[in-house]
Amino acid sequence: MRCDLFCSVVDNFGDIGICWRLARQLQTEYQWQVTLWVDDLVSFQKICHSIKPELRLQLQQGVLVRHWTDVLPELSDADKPDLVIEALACSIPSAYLHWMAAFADKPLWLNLEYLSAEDWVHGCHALPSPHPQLPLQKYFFFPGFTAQTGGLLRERGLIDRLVRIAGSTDLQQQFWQQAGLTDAMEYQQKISLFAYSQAQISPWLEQLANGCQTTLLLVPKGQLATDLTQLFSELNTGRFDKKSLSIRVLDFMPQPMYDQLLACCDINFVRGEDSVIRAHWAGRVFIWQIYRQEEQAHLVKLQAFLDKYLQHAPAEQKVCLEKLHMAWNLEQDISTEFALFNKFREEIQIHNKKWQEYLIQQQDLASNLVRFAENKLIMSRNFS
Ligand SMILES: Cc1cn([C@H]2C[C@H](O)[C@@H](COP(=O)(O)OP(=O)(O)O[C@H]3O[C@@H](C)[C@H](O)[C@@H](O)[C@H]3O)O2)c(=O)[nH]c1=O
Repeated sequence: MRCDLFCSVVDNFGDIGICWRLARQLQTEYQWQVTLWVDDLVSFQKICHSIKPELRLQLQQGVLVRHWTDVLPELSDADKPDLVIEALACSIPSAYLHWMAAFADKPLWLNLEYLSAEDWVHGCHALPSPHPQLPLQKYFFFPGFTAQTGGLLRERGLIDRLVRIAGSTDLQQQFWQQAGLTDAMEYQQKISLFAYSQAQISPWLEQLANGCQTTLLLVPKGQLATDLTQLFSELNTGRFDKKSLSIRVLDFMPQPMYDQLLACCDINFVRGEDSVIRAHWAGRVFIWQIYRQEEQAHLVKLQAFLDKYLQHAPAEQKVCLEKLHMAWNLEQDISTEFALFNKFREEIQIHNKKWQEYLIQQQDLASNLVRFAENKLIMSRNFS
């Protein structure tokens, strides 16, 4: 199978994060030949350090990466893929669509949508949509948390690898060494903090500084790290210490290493669409800041997620997690909610394990996508 996967980096790292993960999985687990078209190689390089932004074409971990610019390369019949994936609301160039439409045996065209826990997704997943002018039709493919959706990205063997790390001090020590955080094991709790801006973060940091446990707080470079540097100028050096709290600013890690970080931390603050799912697989407790949308549409999506995630959680934990998530997403002070969350941490961890077990009973996104594509292609070839 040959697949062209189109990715436009709108902002942040979710678009490329998801596409890169999917591309590698299709290649390594299904031996598909994947060409990943990406319009921003500089962002890509942050999560895959070997990317060379100046190259038009490069092979990375078995995936052909093509810099997607306004000028389309010459395409011949030999370049025809079996499947074209238009990821996360990007638009395939019209010249490319005309090229696809000219084949008698047309490639299958999928629109990989954004993640949502809302129930309307069930009715839209896998629906066809004819192109208004060209003899082409695309299918909507929705990721999601239920068996009526396309599922979630989850590589083969991932959970076992993460469970091994989470259960082994030796592996954790190795990870911290590799990450250049040689003193990490000395801290009683480690928190990864990947979030958008947080206007009222100071009281919570103060709470951690005055806590009876020592805390290592790890913040990747970006807006939040810049905001924290405004609060604590010492962070310019990459480190700020106050009583029980030590804050470190980290360079972005390659994706597999970020997975390990999540498995080695006690609490993970995650954001957007991809890191939140990685936090699920890492099995530690997490707090999610959803990507903001106009007219607060994201809060509806957040509530839909919380409803599913907490459906079988004990009432007190449900209230605690809902309040904490709402406060964090509204950029309010979370210190009261966080104190309660810490009190329930073990129980929440147990609940998360059950939620994870429910999710891993379902097929993952790549296998659903492969099955869907193969069935559709077999059907269309039998009929033509
Ligand atoms: C912090 C860190 C992240 N990552 C990866 C994990 C993810 O693949 C990616 C971050 O993506 P997300 O978690 O989705 O958060 P994000 O905020 O960067 O991306 C967002 O982009 C918007 C355009 C989308 O619409 C949002 O839904 C969202 O996906 O970066 C690393 O590989 N190394 C790191 O050190």
